[in-house]
Amino acid sequence: MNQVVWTIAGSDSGGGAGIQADIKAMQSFNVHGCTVITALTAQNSLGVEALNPISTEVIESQLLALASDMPASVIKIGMLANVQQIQLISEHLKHYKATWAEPPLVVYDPVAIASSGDLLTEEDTVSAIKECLLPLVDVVTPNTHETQLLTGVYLIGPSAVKEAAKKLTGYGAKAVIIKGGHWDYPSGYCIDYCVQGEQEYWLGNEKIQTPHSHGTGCSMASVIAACLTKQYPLKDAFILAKTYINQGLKAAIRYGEGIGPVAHTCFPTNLADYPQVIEAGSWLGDELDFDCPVDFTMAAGFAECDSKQLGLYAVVDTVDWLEKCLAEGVKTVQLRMKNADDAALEESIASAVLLGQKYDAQVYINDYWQLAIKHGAYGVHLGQEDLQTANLIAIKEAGLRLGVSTHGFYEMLRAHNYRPSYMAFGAIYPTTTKDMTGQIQGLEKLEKFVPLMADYPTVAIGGIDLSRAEQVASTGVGSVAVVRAITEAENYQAAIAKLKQLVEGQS
Ligand SMILES: Cc1ncc(COP(=O)(O)OP(=O)(O)O)c(N)n1
Ligand SMILES: Cc1nc(C(=O)O)sc1CCOP(=O)(O)O
Ligand SMILES: [Mg+2]
Repeated sequence: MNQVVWTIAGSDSGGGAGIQADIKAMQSFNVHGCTVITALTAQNSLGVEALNPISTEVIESQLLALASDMPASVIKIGMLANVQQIQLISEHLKHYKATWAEPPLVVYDPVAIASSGDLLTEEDTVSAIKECLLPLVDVVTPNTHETQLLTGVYLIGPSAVKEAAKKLTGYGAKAVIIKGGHWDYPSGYCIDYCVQGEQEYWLGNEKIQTPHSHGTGCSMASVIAACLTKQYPLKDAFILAKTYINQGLKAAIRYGEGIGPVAHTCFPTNLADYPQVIEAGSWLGDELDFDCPVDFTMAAGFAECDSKQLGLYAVVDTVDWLEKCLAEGVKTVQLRMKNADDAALEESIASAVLLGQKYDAQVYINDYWQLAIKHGAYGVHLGQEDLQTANLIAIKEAGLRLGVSTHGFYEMLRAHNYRPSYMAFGAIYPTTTKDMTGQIQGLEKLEKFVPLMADYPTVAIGGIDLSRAEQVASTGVGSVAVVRAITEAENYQAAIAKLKQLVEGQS
């Protein structure tokens, strides 16, 4: 995908919002921002003094110039000043989506405020947005005020937020992010909501106390657009955009006499700026009345691994392979058996635990946490889907280590809620061992994950072989987990020796 993003929005002469904010936010994420200006506002930190809509002819000439030479992978839309603009832009979007070889994604951040009052209070504007624009929008990002104007739903609590989002998807938007910056529920917190198909995500953090928040809406939508351009899934774009805003609010300063702009900084690298993924069973989840699955047992803070550097980590599906790896000196191993019958499974897990003791190594059991507890394994490895169903309290009380799989920023922060014993990042490269479609992270993201989770032992997995192990290890990740690089090697002993050398620095 190309790295060009367009912003179709109004100019803010004060430099804090609109086109000016969009370009700065896009630049922070290293994508190229192009502009189509819809209105020239005369504004400063004290307010909007004038709004001068650009004619549809001039808007169209900007669109044509860009479309003929610099098509966008994502188009971000902000202030649209009248019905004619909404209609024109919708026509062009429809054409791009129907004819471009790579149809663009559309992120729409509705802008309500104008000098004369409210752009979204005029009946015909709202109707045009609903009828022409929203059916073409992939992600719409209203704040609470804009949500209320577009849907008529007054956001008195989490169920009203969901109801409003449902209305917006009913108008045709594929995904909705409702920003809770103006919403004080629970008191002192800023909660945002995202729904995409069947999936929904809530993020929250304590409100950052600053008056200087001008341009947060435009900037957040622009970061979402930039991250989508870089192929982040929406849930990760949502996390990064909220974090970027938190970071910018903390660094914001005043330039005029009134409200200063949110600061534009860089890709967020400080864990303290990241929001919490809100889940059933957490304090914020209870405040928001989340339904807890039956039998859900929240637990956090699992036994520590003996070392922060887990080194070469062999993931294998038989006891035979487990012993071969242990005999070659691999100290971290996982028994990952799929489709075994009950008797074979229990016998294998019991044998694996004994082998771990014999070779003084750390044996993790994948999925089967009850048998892992029963036979006294060193630890268990669970996936994201297991976190709501496994008895985490039992695992913790039995003193087993807990390793958790993560695929991207959202899952990483979700896993962080449980304070596991180690954090696994995957799939770094494509793999044939398991279907990881849409979840390939690459080295660039791994380089971001590792320092953020520096308090944990970290593991990289997925498609890692002899030719890639060194560059993976150079990210600072403490362990490299492999399946085929060992089990499909021509000479597995030589492969283990070489992998150990690359990952653990031994000769
Ligand atoms: C070290 C390590 N990382 C990730 C995984 C994947 O675990 P999970 O998400 O539970 O998927 P399955 O392995 O059960 O298919 C792992 N096993 N080990
Ligand atoms: C089991 C597994 N889990 C992954 C994840 O990303 O969670 S990738 C993966 C397969 C790793 O196998 P190989 O080393 O043969 O590519
Ligand atoms: Mg599993």
